[in-house]
Amino acid sequence: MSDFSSMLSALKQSASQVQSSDRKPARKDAESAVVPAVTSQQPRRQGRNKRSRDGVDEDFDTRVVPRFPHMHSSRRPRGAFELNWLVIGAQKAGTSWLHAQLSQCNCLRLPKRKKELHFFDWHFSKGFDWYSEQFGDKRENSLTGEVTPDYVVLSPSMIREIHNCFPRLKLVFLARDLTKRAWSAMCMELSQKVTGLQCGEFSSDAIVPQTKRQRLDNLTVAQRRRLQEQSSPDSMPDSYFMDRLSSKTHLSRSDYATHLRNWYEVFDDGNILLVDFNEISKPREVLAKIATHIGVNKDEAKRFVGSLAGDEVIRKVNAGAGKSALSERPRLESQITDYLAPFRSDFNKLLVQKGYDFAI
Ligand SMILES: Nc1ncnc2c1ncn2[C@@H]1O[C@H](COP(=O)(O)OS(=O)(=O)O)[C@@H](OP(=O)(O)O)[C@H]1O
Repeated sequence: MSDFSSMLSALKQSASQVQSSDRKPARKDAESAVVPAVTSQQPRRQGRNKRSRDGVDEDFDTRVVPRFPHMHSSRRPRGAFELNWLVIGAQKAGTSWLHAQLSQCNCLRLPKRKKELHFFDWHFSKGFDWYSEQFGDKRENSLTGEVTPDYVVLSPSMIREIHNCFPRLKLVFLARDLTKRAWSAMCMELSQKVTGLQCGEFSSDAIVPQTKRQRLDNLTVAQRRRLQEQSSPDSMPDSYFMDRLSSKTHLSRSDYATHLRNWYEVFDDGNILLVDFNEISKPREVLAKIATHIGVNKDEAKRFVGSLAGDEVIRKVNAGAGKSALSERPRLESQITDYLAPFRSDFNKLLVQKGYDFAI
């Protein structure tokens, strides 16, 4: 076998392992305890619990349960470290765009090196000193925060822990149409799977084995092109996507309301801002709203949005490369939409209850 064929067969094997592990029976954990009842036609929760090197889980799913519960109280921030705001989701809802814009606000202090720190799900054992070091220098009165869209699915106990440490924390959640969000997420997952990375590995250098990175770096142009063809959503049948949609990874991230209720349990309503993804089309207005919510004073917020370059602020960030439009597959689109309907109606109920005038 050529290097390329052996690599492809290893990748296919790893993809099938990911899929089959999704079908394990539901686990009774903190997360599943808060799931609303659903009918047999509706999404069901499933669990899996795969661990890799250094105790870091290899997929998103198990990260919703804190791995070091006994360390929580001893890991509270010491000294002056204060976290002021977090963007907690949703995954594939314009969070990279929001990060890019907020990074240009002089009053805000964001991570020095990358967008998502994943402290409260992956790196909590490293402690608050580590977390604090990830941010840039503190300017006077700057407000510290970061954008990790997976935080919304944190377990209730971790959310309580965050509240204990930072009771005045301001939270932002971008809510995107569930069907478009899921399609975007499944296409991203497909391309990662075919390139040999497990879900989530792409975003953390720390947990991607060096050998795997080197192997990807060393691919020839032709090999790279063939891998890209393999990861095209067009090469996958509708059943592939419906199967993936029923995995815990995608169900969990589609169930906005259940997870947000966990945050509302401990944080005041006024600390949580839910934002309609469609508002990104009026970028300056939505950015001024978000900036003032997280504590930037009105004049500064005005200065900040006024300083953003016209072309840059409307440019899509992290757009799904090579992803075909779901509207070209109307049957699949309506299947996904029907499947996610209970989550949509539950979230729309939450929006009404919290006084919002938009729906998804
Ligand atoms: N300005 C603007 N207007 C409209 N849409 C935008 C914009 N910026 C980003 N996007 C879309 O947001 C999707 C990526 O979301 P995230 O950055 O949150 O993804 S991630 O969770 O960080 O991977 C991704 O969606 P898809 O293209 O459907 O995949 C981006 O295209």
